[in-house]
Amino acid sequence: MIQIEHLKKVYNNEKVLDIPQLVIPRAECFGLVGNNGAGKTTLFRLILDLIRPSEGTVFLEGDNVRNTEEWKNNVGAYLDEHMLLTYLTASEYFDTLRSIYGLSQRDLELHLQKFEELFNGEIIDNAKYIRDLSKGNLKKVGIAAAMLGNKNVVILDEPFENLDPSSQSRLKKLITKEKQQNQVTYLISSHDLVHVTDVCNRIVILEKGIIKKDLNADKQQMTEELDEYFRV
Ligand SMILES: Nc1ncnc2c1ncn2[C@@H]1O[C@H](COP(=O)(O)OP(=O)(O)OP(=O)(O)O)[C@@H](O)[C@H]1O
Repeated sequence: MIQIEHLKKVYNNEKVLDIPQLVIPRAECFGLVGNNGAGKTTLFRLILDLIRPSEGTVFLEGDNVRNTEEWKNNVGAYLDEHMLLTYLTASEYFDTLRSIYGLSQRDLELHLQKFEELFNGEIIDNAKYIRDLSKGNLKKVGIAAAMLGNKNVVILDEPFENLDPSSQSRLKKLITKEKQQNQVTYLISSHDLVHVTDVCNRIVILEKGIIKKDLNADKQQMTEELDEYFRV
């Protein structure tokens, strides 16, 4: 469970995030939507303790993320390419993570098998360094890396961005299957309202750092509420 209490982030006297309380239960697929600058990435960075809150606390399974380290073993994330070792090939990178996480070759093979369709033959055994991959393929490496190692929580910032339409569908299928098979909590931000309603059972709308709507209904109803909210 992720619990957020009185969380605020201020940059240059401007409040960019202000969330009095937010609870994300285990195994929820939590979608985060909002226009540019709404605070989605800031929220993810605060949850991951990559930046300091101006006020407030994030608890992961009861641990304050600022004061403990253990939770890091259970959380995978891909926010942007700065999280990758781009001077490695994808295969070298996955093998490096495998050894950091203490997984066997077989564990890694089984994990990468799940990504076979999504990778479309372009990632594994590709001699290119990660930094030279296309934007979409780079994203696929980041997503597969975030999901490696039996994580309880996986945080993905804009996972559908830069993916071709087939890859977007494959990724949705993969996330849907994973969440059914394992009790993983997914936090997914997206500008694509169709994709986010396809995979998430709850969707929060952020605007200027404030939660405007917290939708937890069937897909049809969430789609209608999102359409109405974002209609110009
Ligand atoms: N290091 C920083 N210094 C100053 N302002 C920042 C910094 N990081 C983020 N901000 C500001 O915080 C606000 C929220 O940014 P954030 O990146 O979280 O939004 P977002 O919802 O992820 O946007 P997008 O959809 O465009 O990716 C923006 O106004 C942004 O300019």
